[in-house]
Amino acid sequence: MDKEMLKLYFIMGSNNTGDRNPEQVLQKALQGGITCFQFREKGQGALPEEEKWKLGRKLKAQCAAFHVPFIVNDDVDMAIRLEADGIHIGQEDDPASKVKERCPARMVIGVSVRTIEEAHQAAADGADYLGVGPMFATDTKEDAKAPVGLEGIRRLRAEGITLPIVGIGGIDASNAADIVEAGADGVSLISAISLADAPEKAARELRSRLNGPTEKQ
Ligand SMILES: Cc1ncsc1CCOP(=O)(O)O
Ligand SMILES: C=C1C=NC(C(F)(F)F)=NC1=N
Ligand SMILES: [Mg+2]
Repeated sequence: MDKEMLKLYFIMGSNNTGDRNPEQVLQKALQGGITCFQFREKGQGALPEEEKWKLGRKLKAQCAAFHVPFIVNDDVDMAIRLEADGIHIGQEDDPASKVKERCPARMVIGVSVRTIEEAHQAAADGADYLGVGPMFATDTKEDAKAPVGLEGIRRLRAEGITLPIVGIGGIDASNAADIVEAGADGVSLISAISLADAPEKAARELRSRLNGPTEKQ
């Protein structure tokens, strides 16, 4: 897996956009330079199955037009049947080893982790990348646990975790660079783009913060 794809990893479901059309928000985010997208239709106000599939197909086609990987959250069947580029699973889902057996080899498998033990287990199970968080306070995920902060990433690297990592939770332009500085390969976020007045501009700003002062803009 090319860890460059994790640089600016946008996550969204239809219930993360306020009253805006999720397809329009994704289009702007793609134009603004997101490097990966995860369809996460979950929680309060999530679409019923039929609408979820319809929206998933549309969002996948939008990502394909930009050659941006399309990842599905939780739903392994949907990921396989939509021919997604990957699946993202959490601690309450089947282990990555079991999911890997069901998925075509070309699909990446991401795992949410919060502790060192979870990170080592996910690596042993064959995860391709880790979503570490929540980094900071967030009200986007209803059952988010206490934030682990930048220290959460530093500790994983100190423990010898070498898998690609994205930080997630409460990330925006003000703290995105700190996440990479702490040892992550990129940032993953929902509301900093999905609720932005101008999602394209928000994505572009985040990209410029993540390119670091040394790289040319
Ligand atoms: C899905 C998820 N997992 C940990 S925090 C979170 C929500 C991130 O949303 P936001 O970027 O709006 O804080
Ligand atoms: C709960 C989650 C934690 N991390 C990630 C990702 F950023 F993709 F790694 N996605 C999720 N849905
Ligand atoms: Mg899950």
